[in-house]
Amino acid sequence: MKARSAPDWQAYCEHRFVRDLAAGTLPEPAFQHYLKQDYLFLVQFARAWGLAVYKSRDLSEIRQGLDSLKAIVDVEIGLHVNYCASWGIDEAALAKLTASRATLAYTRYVLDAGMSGDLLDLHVALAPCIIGYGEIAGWILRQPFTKHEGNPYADWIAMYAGDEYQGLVASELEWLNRRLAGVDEQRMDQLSTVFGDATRLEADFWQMGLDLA
Ligand SMILES: Cc1ncc(CN)c(N)n1
Repeated sequence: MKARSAPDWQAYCEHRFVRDLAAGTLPEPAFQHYLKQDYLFLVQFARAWGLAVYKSRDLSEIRQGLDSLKAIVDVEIGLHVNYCASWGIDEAALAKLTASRATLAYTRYVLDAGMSGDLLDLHVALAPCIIGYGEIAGWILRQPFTKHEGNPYADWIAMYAGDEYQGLVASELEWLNRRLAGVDEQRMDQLSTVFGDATRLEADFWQMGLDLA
């Protein structure tokens, strides 16, 4: 699916927002805007994993959805809350933020893919989010222009490059590759469209941070 969406995948993973974040030159208002919107995004994505639990057919799928839901609620959102607290924004203020169009478009797209389709549709719609950030963190660590010492975004990079997040990526990849091995060409086309749409919505999310839109 990544190969079928190659230009969009690259535009997402190597977006200027990512490059500037890696170099530590991303303007703080762009990161703040992104991170506040990402808080709203993660709340909706926690719901999407709740939907994955509902759409599960057996206990192992329920556990997988539950683990991902807990990772968002216990780990990922925690990073956002800590960054925002350091800027004087508490959780109550975060919950009152207005969602940007990019946030609404992406989160509602994924929830709709899951509600109108089955568990595989939902996982494919979530894949650019989970797998993409895992790849992006690895890519950042390998770039010669990445600022490792004194980068204001080091905590963000460390979380997505860390073992806990990379472990989630590996188990998601394993599950997806196993399920996709059994689908026919027509279904693969359908799913690739969902994957490509979600990838482009991810790139729009970075752009929203740069545009402060
Ligand atoms: C928009 C977006 N995409 C992906 C992730 C990583 N789970 C995130 N936190 N935010």
